[in-house]
Amino acid sequence: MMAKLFRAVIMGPPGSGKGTISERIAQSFGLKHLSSGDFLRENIAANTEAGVLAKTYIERGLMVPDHVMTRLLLPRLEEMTRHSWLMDGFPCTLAQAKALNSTCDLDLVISLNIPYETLKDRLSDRWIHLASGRVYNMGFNPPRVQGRDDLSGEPLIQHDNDQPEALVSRLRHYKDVAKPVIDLYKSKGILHTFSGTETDRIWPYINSLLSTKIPSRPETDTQHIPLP
Ligand SMILES: Nc1nc2c(ncn2[C@@H]2O[C@H](COP(=O)(O)OP(=O)(O)OP(=O)(O)O)[C@@H](O)[C@H]2O)c(=O)[nH]1
Ligand SMILES: Nc1ccn([C@@H]2O[C@H](COP(=O)(O)O)[C@@H](O)[C@H]2O)c(=O)n1
Repeated sequence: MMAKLFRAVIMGPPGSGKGTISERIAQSFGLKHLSSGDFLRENIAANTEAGVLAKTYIERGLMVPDHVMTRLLLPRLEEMTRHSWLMDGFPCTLAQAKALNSTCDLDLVISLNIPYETLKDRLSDRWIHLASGRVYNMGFNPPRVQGRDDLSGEPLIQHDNDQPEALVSRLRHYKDVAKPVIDLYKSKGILHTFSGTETDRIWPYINSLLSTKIPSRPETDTQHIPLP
């Protein structure tokens, strides 16, 4: 008999550590880490119709409209019939959450609640490898060679909208759009909120929660894969 699939979402403001924690969950529990940001980047790189459209928003530091996100992501999630997954970065609006709801039943939603000052410090120190989406932080997880991606050796960049001037409006926007999504998942009884300033301190709580729901696995290979 096939084991029941586990489907989870991780939410949180920019810089809250969704990507970082998703990688740990993928590694410890074998869930596939599906990143909406990675998927957008792949579509942009492949010059798909949706990718070209999405690029015009991302370049201006704007959110990609709901209808583009749902058209891109839902068919891919529907194809994931054999794997448990953790979605990072989607849904981020109520319209996206309702659309996801009509596609599948989620088992769990993790919401990260991180103070503004912490987000500001982390993001102003975040360096990104644009092609892969791999992230570094000069204090927390620095690259092996300064300014270079560990795997490709290519240069790392910083986003203008990670700087404090842009962060205030991004966070305000996140709070506005995320509140009804959080309320929806709370009302379904699947929301688990974790607060703190350090990923390493939050992680044991997330690990314990997931251990009660999914068997952990000893392998060390990461399951961060692009959507099919
Ligand atoms: N100093 C410090 N940096 C951290 C910690 N956890 C994550 N980071 C860094 O903070 C930055 C943001 O983490 P991400 O995992 O990219 O956060 P995210 O929520 O996926 O961010 P978005 O993709 O913007 O939504 C990265 O540079 C991480 O390396 C931590 O506990 N301490
Ligand atoms: N639901 C979403 C998710 C992401 N975006 C856009 O993609 C950019 C990169 O996402 P990361 O998760 O890798 O930071 C993000 O800045 C948004 O512009 C989106 O619009 N909607």
